[in-house]
Amino acid sequence: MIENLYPSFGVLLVDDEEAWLRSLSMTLGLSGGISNVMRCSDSRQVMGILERGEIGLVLLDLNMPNLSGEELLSHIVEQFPEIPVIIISGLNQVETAVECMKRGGFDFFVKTVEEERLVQGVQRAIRMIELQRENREIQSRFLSDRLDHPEVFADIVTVDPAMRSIFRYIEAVSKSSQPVLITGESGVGKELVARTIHRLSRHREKLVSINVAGLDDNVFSDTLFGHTRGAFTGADLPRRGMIELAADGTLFLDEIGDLSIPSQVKLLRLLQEGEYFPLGSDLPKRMNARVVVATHRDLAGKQAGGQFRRDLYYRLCAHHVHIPPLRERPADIPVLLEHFLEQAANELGKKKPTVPKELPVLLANYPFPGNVRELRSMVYDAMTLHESRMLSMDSFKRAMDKQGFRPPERVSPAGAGVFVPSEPLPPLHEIIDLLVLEALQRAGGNQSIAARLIGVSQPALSKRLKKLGTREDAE
Ligand SMILES: Nc1ncnc2c1ncn2[C@@H]1O[C@H](COP(=O)(O)OP(=O)(O)OP(=O)(O)O)[C@@H](O)[C@H]1O
Repeated sequence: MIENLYPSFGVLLVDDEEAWLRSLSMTLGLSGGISNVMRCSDSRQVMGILERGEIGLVLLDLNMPNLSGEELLSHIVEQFPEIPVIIISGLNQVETAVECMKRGGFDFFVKTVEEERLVQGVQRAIRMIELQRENREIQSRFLSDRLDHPEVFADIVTVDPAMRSIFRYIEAVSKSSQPVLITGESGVGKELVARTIHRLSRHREKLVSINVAGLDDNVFSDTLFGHTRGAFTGADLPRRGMIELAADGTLFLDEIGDLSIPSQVKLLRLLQEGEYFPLGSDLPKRMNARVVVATHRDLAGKQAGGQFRRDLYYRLCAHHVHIPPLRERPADIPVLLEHFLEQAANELGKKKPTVPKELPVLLANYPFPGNVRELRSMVYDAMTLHESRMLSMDSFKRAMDKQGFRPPERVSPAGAGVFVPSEPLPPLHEIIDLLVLEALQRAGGNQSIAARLIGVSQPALSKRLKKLGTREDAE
């Protein structure tokens, strides 16, 4: 197994005392989970190491022969301003350390200080660097509109530009070790997105999902942290918690908006310290998994109302993916309809039916309170009952009826209000061209769906498009 190094960039420790370097790198690994550490005992070699581009953070002792820490700091600040430097000084050098801070040092610690504070300082610096790097990555992706791994998103069927932006954001934050919060109404595809984040991350080993809604605090702790034998009455055997089972993978906590306040406190501590205690144990264990959480609740509102801890909310939303409801991405409806029809036909061993041209229009008018899950189950219900060549709209109408939805009397793509009475009517060919282009846009460029939306055959639509192209060329 290849070791999953944390963080993704190197942390360089510089000191002439080999023994101290060894002890510090062990402490960073054991208490801070920081494993991507390099050591250098000759200050003259540091600039050469930084040239190689693997280092993101430097811990620098002030007191060294040859090139002193102070001199080295000036070189690093000048040539590698993006690399923060944490100064480690002796008790008698505090004034020099303060001077170093003025010259661009990121933080400073006295060498004899308790190790815990030093480890926390390094963790803080790592978190800041990660967020800065991710912000840069997000900016560059938004400008370029490119996906490095389009294949990972294949399960998420969409033609919506907002969803494409979400994909780019997901790619940008996928390598981070910070938590990701996924929000959106029920059935929009939050779990699907969580799986995608997992596949893209460097925590690829395992995805462990837990629905935390309705878990009381004891069950939550036992599920996540596990217990030792005899931890409580009935604990006859030790149990490994889900954090341990997730190992280097992803821990997905669904319905996080329904977590009890005492469990929220425990989750916050886990995220802050990266450590937890199995019930009945005094020995802390380290969490190596990446945490992804999801909810259909309005967490900001819950936080304002005091039902969700503010500190946990801010900790969780460092990376926030919000998936819009299906009614806000209408172009996805016909594409998803096609996708689920194909899927259902394959699973049920039936031929894919012909879709009545009114169906996409009926669906486009429906608000889909249950989002994609609702559309999927409508299609599967219809396909289960389906027998003839043409798909019946009855089961769709029944499902909408159950939700209290009344379709408009006349379902027509060209509704009232298209023409302004005071203005002359446009020529027929212009109306047809506009209709064809609108359908094509709503179908995300898919000609067969566009043809169905306006009730013509695909060859007829394609002929029209060719004509349109020739006319535009001639103009
Ligand atoms: N864009 C999509 N493409 C294909 N299938 C989708 C898409 N979005 C959602 N689905 C499907 O819809 C169903 C519901 O998705 P999912 O369980 O991810 O929703 P959710 O937001 O997690 O719901 P809940 O809040 O109720 O847990 C699943 O069968 C999923 O595969």
